[in-house]
Amino acid sequence: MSDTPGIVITGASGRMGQMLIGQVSASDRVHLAGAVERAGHAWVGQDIGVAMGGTAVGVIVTDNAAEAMQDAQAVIDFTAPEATLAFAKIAADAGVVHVIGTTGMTDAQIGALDGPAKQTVIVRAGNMSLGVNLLTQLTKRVAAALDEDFDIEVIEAHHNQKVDAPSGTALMLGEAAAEGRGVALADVSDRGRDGITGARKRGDIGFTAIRGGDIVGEHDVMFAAAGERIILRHIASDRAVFARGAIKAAVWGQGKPAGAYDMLDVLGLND
Ligand SMILES: NC(=O)C1=CN([C@@H]2O[C@H](COP(=O)(O)OP(=O)(O)OC[C@H]3O[C@@H](n4cnc5c(N)ncnc54)[C@H](O)[C@@H]3O)[C@@H](O)[C@H]2O)C=CC1
Ligand SMILES: O=C(O)C1=N[C@H](C(=O)O)C[C@H](O)C1
Repeated sequence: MSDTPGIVITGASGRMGQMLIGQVSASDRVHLAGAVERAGHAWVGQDIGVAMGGTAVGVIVTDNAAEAMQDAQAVIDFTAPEATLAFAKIAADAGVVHVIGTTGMTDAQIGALDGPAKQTVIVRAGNMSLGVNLLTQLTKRVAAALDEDFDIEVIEAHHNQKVDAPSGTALMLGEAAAEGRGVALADVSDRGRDGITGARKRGDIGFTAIRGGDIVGEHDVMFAAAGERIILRHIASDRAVFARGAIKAAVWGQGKPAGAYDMLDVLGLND
């Protein structure tokens, strides 16, 4: 058995699940220790390599997450909010690092991770790419440098199967902009304009979500004033950027004290 950290992938058949299986299997820093899908899924009981259309790799897809995590060092979880909460308890009991990419969690659901984070390392981020995490820091700086003459708008675009809006990344960027301005995002957030909305409120941070085709993930932060605009942009054209970040987080978390971390901690970008 390899002496690199063993990684369990939840939501193994999903867009990110399959990308992660491929990236973990190809990595020399980690090895694939398990693959989890929801009960009743057609892949449960099959070798993950075969289920993905290739050759057997010796890892059978299971719906028993506790069993899968028993001999692993980390679980990488890009699934859905309720599933992620359940996996957090299981990962905490097993003492494995829990890397959470799942978005669309409510504040209450995020708060419910506090308990598991007392027992194990949780790294959670709405976007695991280096580029977006750097962009959050740039957004904070630009927002701090400009006053409310500049209207801040966050515009995101994703594929037509995405179920949550605004995206987790858009919310990270909105939080960064609000932090730069020294305000709470909850007090200035303007989401879902429709109908006679009235003029834009000074100081608001607006969000717009585009859904279409196979767009992987695109985010603009616009600072618009009379006579000029600044636009900070990130385009993800390959889900591998998210998978690479998640694997980095799983390795980084080994031996760290229990607690809640994000990708800025992993990438050393916290200021
Ligand atoms: N933080 C980041 O960098 C990124 C986050 N995401 C987020 O990751 C999540 C998943 O995205 P996709 O892969 O595109 O979705 P998807 O719908 O393709 O995959 C989700 C998978 O989770 C599985 N699942 C759901 N409940 C489960 C349970 N109880 N047990 C085991 N498996 C379960 C589903 O069967 C499915 O295979 C979304 O919340 C998305 O926004 C996606 C890309 C990057
Ligand atoms: O659902 C996706 O696909 C993505 N989700 C994340 C988000 O909500 O920001 C990250 C990335 O943009 C892709």
